[in-house]
Amino acid sequence: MTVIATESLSKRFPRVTALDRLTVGITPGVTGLVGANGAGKSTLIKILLGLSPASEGSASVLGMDVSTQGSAIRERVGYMPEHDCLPPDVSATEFVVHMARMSGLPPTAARERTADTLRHVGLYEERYRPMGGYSTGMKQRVKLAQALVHDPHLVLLDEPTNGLDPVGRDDMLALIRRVHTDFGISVLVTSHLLGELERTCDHVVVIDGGKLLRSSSTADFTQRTAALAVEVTDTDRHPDGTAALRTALEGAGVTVHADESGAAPGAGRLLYITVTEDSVYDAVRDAAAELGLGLVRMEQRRHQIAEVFTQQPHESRSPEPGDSEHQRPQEPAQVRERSSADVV
Ligand SMILES: Nc1ncnc2c1ncn2[C@@H]1O[C@H](COP(=O)(O)OP(=O)(O)OP(=O)(O)O)[C@@H](O)[C@H]1O
Repeated sequence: MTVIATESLSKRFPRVTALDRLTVGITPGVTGLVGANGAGKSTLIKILLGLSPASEGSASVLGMDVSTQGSAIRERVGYMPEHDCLPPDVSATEFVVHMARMSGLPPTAARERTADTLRHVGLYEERYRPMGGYSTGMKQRVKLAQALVHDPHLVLLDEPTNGLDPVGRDDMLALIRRVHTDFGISVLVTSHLLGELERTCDHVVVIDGGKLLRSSSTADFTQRTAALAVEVTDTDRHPDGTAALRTALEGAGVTVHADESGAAPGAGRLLYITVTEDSVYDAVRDAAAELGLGLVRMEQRRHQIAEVFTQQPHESRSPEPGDSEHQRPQEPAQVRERSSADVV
């Protein structure tokens, strides 16, 4: 069963191809849609809501055709836009009640659902204050509340963590996860931060320059590798414990690589050991014990979603005359740079 399906979907603006023959199927659960700024995420969401026509191809949401059933889709789908869209002089309660009424709820149900939804997003105490005085995190919560108030089957969240500090981001991601676990609502959430989606989503779709780069379950993205990461302490006898362990293991016939990328915190102290058989774990433990080194870390390494950008060749769209800086799709490397601190 798919909640969203697109078939060779394209959207061309006069100077930019925002979506380029995108074919993807999204199943129930929490799905992340990741891509650099300009990759085509917001354009896809607008087409899925029936707000913007595709140039070519087709798409359906909850089994309904986006080109002919836009209003029926919007009855069953919640949408949290990326941009700031909250009137500063009204309270969260007034705004969310209004949005609930616009979605067709009768007055009493709209007020009750508003109170429940604002409580769910953690805004109950402040619900009568004008939103102009809200923090960015509070505003994002109101935007989430209005997307949920009419009890949709699916919500489309466009960059919900934008502008939030790390704690605010974690809170918002936990809230998004609960939208699915507590209410069974499917979620499509966009982000340019790969690490966020790795933690929150069951499935991740990566697009770049309007094209599909990869669509996989998060578990497939982050599957275990054959490498074991090991970190040891230094001692008076072995001032460079890492080097001593490496020499001992290589002497025992174990293949060892140091992490010279500098990408991970403390990377210089990590040894990556190829696990060919279970006895390698014993060899590491015994070598550290014989040298008198403390074993700080011994963990099976997992792939990180960011690696998708380093593994796959990138087909870049050539900039066209007249492209502004905003219109030009950015290289996936920029996703990697932004996300590396977040992912590791
Ligand atoms: N109405 C429009 N007219 C012309 N070009 C547009 C229009 N809307 C989007 N674009 C262009 O289409 C491309 C995709 O934009 P889109 O907003 O979908 O990207 P995005 O992945 O959501 O990035 P961001 O997070 O920065 O919004 C960009 O090059 C953008 O400049």
